[in-house]
Amino acid sequence: MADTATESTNASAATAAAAATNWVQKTEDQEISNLVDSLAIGKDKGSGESNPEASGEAAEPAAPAVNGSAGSPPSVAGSEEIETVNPADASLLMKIIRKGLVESKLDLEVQRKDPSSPLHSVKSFEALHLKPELLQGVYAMGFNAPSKIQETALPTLLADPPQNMIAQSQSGTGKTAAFVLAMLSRVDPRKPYPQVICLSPTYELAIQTGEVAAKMAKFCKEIKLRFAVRGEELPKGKKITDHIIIGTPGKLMDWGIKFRAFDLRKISVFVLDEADVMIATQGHQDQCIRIHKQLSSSCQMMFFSATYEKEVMEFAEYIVPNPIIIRLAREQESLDNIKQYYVKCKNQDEKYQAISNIYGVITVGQAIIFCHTRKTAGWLSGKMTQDGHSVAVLSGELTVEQRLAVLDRFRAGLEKVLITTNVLSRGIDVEQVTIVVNFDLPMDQSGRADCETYLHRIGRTGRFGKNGIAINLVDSDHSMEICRTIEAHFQKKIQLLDAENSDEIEKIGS
Ligand SMILES: Nc1ncnc2c1ncn2[C@@H]1O[C@H](COP(=O)(O)OP(=O)(O)OP(=O)(O)O)[C@@H](O)[C@H]1O
Repeated sequence: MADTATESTNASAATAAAAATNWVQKTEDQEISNLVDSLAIGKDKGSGESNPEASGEAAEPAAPAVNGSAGSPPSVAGSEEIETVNPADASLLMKIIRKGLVESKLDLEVQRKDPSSPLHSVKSFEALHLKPELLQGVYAMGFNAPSKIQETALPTLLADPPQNMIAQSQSGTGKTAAFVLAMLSRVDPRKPYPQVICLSPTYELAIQTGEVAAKMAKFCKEIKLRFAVRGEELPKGKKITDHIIIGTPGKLMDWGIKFRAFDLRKISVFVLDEADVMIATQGHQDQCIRIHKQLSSSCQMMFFSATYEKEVMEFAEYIVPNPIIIRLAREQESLDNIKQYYVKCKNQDEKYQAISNIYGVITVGQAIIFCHTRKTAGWLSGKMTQDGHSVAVLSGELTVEQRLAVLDRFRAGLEKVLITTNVLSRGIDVEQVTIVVNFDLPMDQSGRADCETYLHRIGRTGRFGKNGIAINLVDSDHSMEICRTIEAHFQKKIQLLDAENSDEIEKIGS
């Protein structure tokens, strides 16, 4: 009897505890969703993953189809939708295709919330007084001197007492290397538990960061790294003894909060990488906030982003109290060396004819042609191939590996023409591209001119400042209006291209 009574007391205590936990959980959920709402993050990004742990395959919001045409190939699912860039895929692609550090001529901007905190910069890795094995690892990676952002970020990230940091600079400027170095130097390998966690938006991005960490820690054999990503499982009740965990928010939340496989309060460094991609990925910001809530107030927070939009900064300021903020503005593309034209066409077939004519008059190096939809891209590549051109197609249905293969071939000059959708709106710095054709003019989801995308497609930075040609194919009043809006926005003439000025083009193109 007594046993039964105890059991039932235990059972009702357990029910009460469960109810209380549910209640706490509900309140927390509410609190977090209110916070997420008030930060207005993750709204209308059009890039959410349905499964937050998924690899970030392109999620394409429904949009009205454009450019249907007679004689087009049968529609593949999703091929008539305007393709959008998936930030996680774009970021991964950039990381992989980049050959080395992206240098910038612009000045670093530093903002200190606490003016009493020390700030200095270094010109060498020795000046950071790293552990010798770590310094050896840095040199073994071929880094001779800190990059511009590292010069200022590293002394702050390594300072004692630890300083919180928000750092923003474009992809390729050395952010990952900076925080990985800080993570490795903060670990005490004698303590057999996680001390550092690094959150990345996707499986692939986490693996990329882990690879950098493993390379840099090559001579620090006693430091143990672990990935918290899909496919990695923990035996029930297992406690993690590795020092650094790099993973996606969902998995890290499971391990840290649900399974209590490590103690989040013992984390001394919290890194949030690719924050702009993170908040563009549905569900991730709440998970980051949940993890963040469990950390101790002495935990050093490091927050990195390639962009500096309002939502990113609001999220940053929530996650990172009293930060030092460093910013390296992006070198802006310009249209200065670009001759811009438009060609009037009646329909898609005439647009194709225009491209054929352009090929007739220009000695083209390599060309990129932008279309709105996969369907148009597929149709165009079929026609061009039939006419004997060697063309490559890069669109949203390809995996990241396939995209890389296409880009590699194009860079190697194996194909002269790359036909793509918006999956490639920025950042492919192929020096030999002399001509960019907008088969469809860039517009946003509401059909308005998308001037920023136009600039990213056509413009060049100082590094690739050679002459170029942009040709816009205009086949309706609406696309003419977009063309005019773009012209007015940049205050750069977009000339009509017809038989009369084709000679001029020939001169530029050769
Ligand atoms: N100090 C350095 N000297 C030489 N190369 C460096 C240095 N720091 C980083 N690199 C190299 O430059 C490239 C870009 O660095 P890193 O990945 O750290 O930049 P990032 O700003 O984090 O870019 P992303 O946002 O895409 O991750 C990498 O190939 C890296 O190995």
